[in-house]
Amino acid sequence: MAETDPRSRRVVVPGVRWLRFPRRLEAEYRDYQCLEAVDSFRVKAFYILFLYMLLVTGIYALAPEAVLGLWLGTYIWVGVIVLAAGVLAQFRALDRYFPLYAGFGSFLAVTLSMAIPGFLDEPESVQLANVSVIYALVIVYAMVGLRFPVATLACWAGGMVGWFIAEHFGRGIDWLMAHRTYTGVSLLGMFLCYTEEVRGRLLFFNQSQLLRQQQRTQRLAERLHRLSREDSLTSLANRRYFDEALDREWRRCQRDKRPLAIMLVDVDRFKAYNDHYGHLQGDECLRALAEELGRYSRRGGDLVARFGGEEFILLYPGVDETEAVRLASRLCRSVRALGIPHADNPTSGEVTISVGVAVKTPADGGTSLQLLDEADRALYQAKQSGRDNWRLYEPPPTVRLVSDNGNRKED
Ligand SMILES: Nc1nc2c(ncn2[C@@H]2O[C@H](COP(=O)(O)OP(=O)(O)OP(=O)(O)O)[C@@H](O)[C@H]2O)c(=O)[nH]1
Repeated sequence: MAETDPRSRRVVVPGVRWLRFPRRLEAEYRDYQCLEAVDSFRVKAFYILFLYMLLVTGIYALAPEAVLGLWLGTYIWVGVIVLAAGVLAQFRALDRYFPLYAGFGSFLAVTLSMAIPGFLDEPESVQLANVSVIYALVIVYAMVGLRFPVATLACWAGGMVGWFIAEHFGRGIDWLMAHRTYTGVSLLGMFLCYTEEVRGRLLFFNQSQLLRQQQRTQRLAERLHRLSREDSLTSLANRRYFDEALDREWRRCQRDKRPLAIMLVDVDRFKAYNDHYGHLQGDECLRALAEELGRYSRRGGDLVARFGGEEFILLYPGVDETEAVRLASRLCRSVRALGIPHADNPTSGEVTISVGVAVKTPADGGTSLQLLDEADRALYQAKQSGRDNWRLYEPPPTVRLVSDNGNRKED
């Protein structure tokens, strides 16, 4: 509703009528406007030059021969100014100086156009020269792309200096004619330039609001996405993210014919820890362990996640059994080295972990669920054999059975 109600613009878009946004937005607008203007001037400069060529051709056809030299000699300079501005506009490094050189060029062009009539005698020539003033003003206000204050300053200052030159070095200025052309077209040009800038500012404001809204939405979406993958207590990846990663890495290792290792980590006697120190301290302990385990993600593809409760899981694509048991052993030692007191852990008096390790090469068959199951069995064995250690899952040995009729079967 607010956007469609024109009365609300005054509130929603502060400073548009006065051509001045609040400070930060104003700075952004000026940069944006400058780049837009110079971008379009890169092409327009040559179009303006073309228009000037038309004017010069007209002058050549109509001007009395006696003053032809003065005419062409002067207008060549206007052409040179436009050409110079067009060439400068091709250099991107000079983009931010566009208002400066285009404004100064406009000032010079208006000065020259305004001064010429003061050096001519014939009424026809004077009229023709005043037409060129109109040309210059229309181009500066409507085509160069200067902001309203810059265009206004360039045109009025150029007019004043041109008038000064004509008065002091030429025959003076026909004021009636000057008002009909210079003053009238200046006021019209200012009006057009002002309304164009208001329109441009509204457009810019709406675009920047839209962009800010988009950025906010994007940030929110990224945050939600991160939260949906993160465990809130430990900030490690959560179970859902782990399941996706396991599936992805399983298929990747299958394609690359590489092994995939996982380690299931369980905190020893954590119920007793909670009972003794309280649940909040238990949370603290899980956070400390998570931080330590997090250091064991070394390469892209490695993942450390909270599997649930006091269980963590580590995923290592491309890691074989030798490397996996080496990592598991280091993991147990690192947790022990943390030295978190656990009064009800009879073996060490400190928090320890048990680790179940399983390694499979997906290209040899099986599923990722089997891999998980094997890690779980290995963890069970680690617990059974006294905790604070690791076990690698070993498939049960193949037993050869011989049936009554003498055929061999494999189990
Ligand atoms: N503080 C805290 N405790 C948790 C959290 N999640 C699970 N637990 C506790 O972890 C304990 C796990 O206990 P059990 O599964 O019996 O195992 P355990 O006592 O560690 O014994 P073993 O695994 O056999 O060494 C339970 O008491 C849970 O309440 C949690 O987020 N914070």
